[in-house]
Amino acid sequence: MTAYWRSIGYTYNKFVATQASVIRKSLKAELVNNKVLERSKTEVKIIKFVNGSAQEPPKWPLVSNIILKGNIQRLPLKPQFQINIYTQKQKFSIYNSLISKRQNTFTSKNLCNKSKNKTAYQPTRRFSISKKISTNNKKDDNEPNQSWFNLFKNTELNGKKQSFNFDDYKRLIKFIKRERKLLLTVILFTLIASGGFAMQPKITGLVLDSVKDGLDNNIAFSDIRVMDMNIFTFSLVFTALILVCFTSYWTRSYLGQILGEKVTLNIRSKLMKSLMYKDTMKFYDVNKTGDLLSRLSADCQQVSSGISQSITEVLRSSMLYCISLSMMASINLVMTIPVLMWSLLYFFLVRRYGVEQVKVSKSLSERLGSLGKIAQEQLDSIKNIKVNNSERKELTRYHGGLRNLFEVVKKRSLLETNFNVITYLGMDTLVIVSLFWGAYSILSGTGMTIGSLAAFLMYIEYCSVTVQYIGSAFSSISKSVGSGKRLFEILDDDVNQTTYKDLHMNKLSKFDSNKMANTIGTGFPVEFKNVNFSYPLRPDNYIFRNMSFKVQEGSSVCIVGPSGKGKSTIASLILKYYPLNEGCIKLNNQDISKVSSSSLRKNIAVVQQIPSLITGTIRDNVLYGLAEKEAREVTQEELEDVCKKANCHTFIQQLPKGYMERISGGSSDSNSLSGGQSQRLCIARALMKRPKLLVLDEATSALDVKSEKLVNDSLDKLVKRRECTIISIAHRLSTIQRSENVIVLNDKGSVEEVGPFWELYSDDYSALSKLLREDIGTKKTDSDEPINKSKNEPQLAETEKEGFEEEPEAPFPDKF
Ligand SMILES: Nc1ncnc2c1ncn2[C@@H]1O[C@H](COP(=O)(O)OP(=O)(O)OP(=O)(O)O)[C@@H](O)[C@H]1O
Repeated sequence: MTAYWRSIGYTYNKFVATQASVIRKSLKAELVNNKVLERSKTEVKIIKFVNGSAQEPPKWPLVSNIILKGNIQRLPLKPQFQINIYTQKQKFSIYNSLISKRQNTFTSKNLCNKSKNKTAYQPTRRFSISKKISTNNKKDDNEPNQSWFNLFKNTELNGKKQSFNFDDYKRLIKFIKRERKLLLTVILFTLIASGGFAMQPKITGLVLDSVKDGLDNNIAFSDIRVMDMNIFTFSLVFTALILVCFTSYWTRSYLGQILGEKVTLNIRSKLMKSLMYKDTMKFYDVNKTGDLLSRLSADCQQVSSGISQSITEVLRSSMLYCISLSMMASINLVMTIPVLMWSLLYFFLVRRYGVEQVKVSKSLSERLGSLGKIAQEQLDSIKNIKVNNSERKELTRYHGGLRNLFEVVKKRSLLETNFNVITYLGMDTLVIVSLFWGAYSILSGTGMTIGSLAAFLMYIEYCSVTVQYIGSAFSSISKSVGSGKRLFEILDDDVNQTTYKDLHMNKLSKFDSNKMANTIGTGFPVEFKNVNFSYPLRPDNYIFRNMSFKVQEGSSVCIVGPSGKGKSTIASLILKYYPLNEGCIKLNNQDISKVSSSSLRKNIAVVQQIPSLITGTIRDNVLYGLAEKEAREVTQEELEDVCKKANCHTFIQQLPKGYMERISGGSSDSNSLSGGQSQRLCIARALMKRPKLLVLDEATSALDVKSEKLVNDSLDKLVKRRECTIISIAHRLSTIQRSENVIVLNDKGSVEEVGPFWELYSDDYSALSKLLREDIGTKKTDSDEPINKSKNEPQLAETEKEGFEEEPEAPFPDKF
């Protein structure tokens, strides 16, 4: 290929798998280096952008999203650009050469000199690639405000290169936008307070000079005049000034804190919205709960204080500093020069310190996040730890995290101590120099008075304090930029937020639950068509290859297969938790990738193997799948009917407050119900939703035989009326045999066999029989229920006749 290097190389390690998947998905089979990409499981990859050559006109589709180290760059590649992903072998040499030439790579001279194909892309100025790309790209509000150059500037090489970026800070400032009025009020009072305080040394100096004058000229105290005012009148004016200052200071401090808290709330709410609306599970696979909690708490707090308190602090201190400096200059210009020089040197130090602070702060947040993740994992599985006597092991692990954290804390303490000591040393030196210089000036009669020297020294103190405040405000800002980067990682991962965003932008249509005109009212037909899928975390590990099957509307089908071969993944894909690599899934004859997730999920109910409940009453839990308005309209009778179907009415009645009994959220470990009870509540919740498709992922695994039979009978009735399609994922023979059809998955990630249960079961050579013998380990003779050919129909009838005392057979509610 005769193409040229056009752009950058950079490393990334965290999101490499995701990126590779996104790129491969976008370029599909047409990517020239697809094989290379398939093979490479590298930690470090180089991406280069080249312009397509005349001999090889590019024919690739646009690459819409490339995730770069947590930042999303929407990069509609122009046709002349192509992505190459280099192999492990090639990458280090390329990488090294890129790093050494990095600065040069971006100069227009370099780019133009290297370009032989003048008709192709012609950069005319520095960083023109980024310009070109951004002008071709309609700017999105959610898009990070980063040019390619900024991105390059901030490239992290194993976390070593990171700098304070004003773009990031500008982005942080946007968080305060909603509180503009409050901010302006705080600024106003800050200015009043600072102005008043700045006048105090000057006034003190004047009073001292007047007193000295009175002493020298033998004037009575009551006759002393300051600023053409009697000393008593002057003291009243001075007191009034101090009162105004303190009132303003109080107002500014109080409102400043309220502002900080409001900003924290706003940020948290924005983050939570972003977390709630993430459309796919990809983000949650990468980012674990403990870490996200740390971002929601510590990082939000840091960002808030960085942007709200620091703004007012910087403003107050800068104003006080400027007034102090000009007052000092008016007293003695020459003596002010060292103060000014020291301040300049100090600001240079602050800047350097800020860069270090960003690094340390981000690393601190990350380590705190990891520690939170470990703690969360450990507390979540406390029973598991105890049963395995692993307390010591887990403590060691936690201590490892603590040690990691301590390393960074030590670094930060050293940095802060050095900085503080340098500050004090510098300012105290200035005070001593000024004191002696001033004393010399007074005695040599150069116009300096005791009062003005006192005022000068007080102003040095002011300068010292304000410069320090500015330093610590800058440090807080730097920390907040570090924490902000972690927040942006959450906000920027919104590429898949189809639920509200794409729907509003009319990119996706609404799922039509009545599409099949002649079979309205039945369950949905489901079709998997040549589905290829690998999880974003493991893009090279294909779970499905050319997986195809159909499920008739209103039928029940059971998916069986060896463990870990993708049965639960089918449920995740139907719910659009992950995008497909290739192929399509049709539900009710609509490609689910083209419809919004929320409208799709409204019609589907899923019962997972591990039940998950919410904090609230039993009633809240059963109605959780309904919209608020629908939930309010459900009568107690309807609620009880559904609970009877799910065989949970009896145990609910036995609870002290029945349906109004409060339970905690989470799994059965934490919600004060048994596993079976929690599972039955989840089944009731699913039935309450009146789904057109019900997915049961080992949904009855925690139930005893009797309860399972009752629940299955209820589900069978649904199928009999064809009002709901049921896809069960099961290992138990009793569940498998109740399904009309069985889909057997094989080891290769596709369908091995499909057919009516009895047909497959009675054939000793069928994959199902083999699986039951070998994998599931259930023999035909030792199943939990005897099986006979006419099982489905007659047995159901028998169960109906039998009835169960505790759960009398109630007529099915109309809605089913
Ligand atoms: N979020 C994920 N990221 C990466 N790989 C995953 C993820 N979830 C599951 N897998 C992998 O996908 C494969 C299929 O998992 P799945 O849970 O669908 O299997 P299964 O057939 O339901 O297993 P079982 O019968 O044991 O419940 C497994 O190899 C698993 O390790």
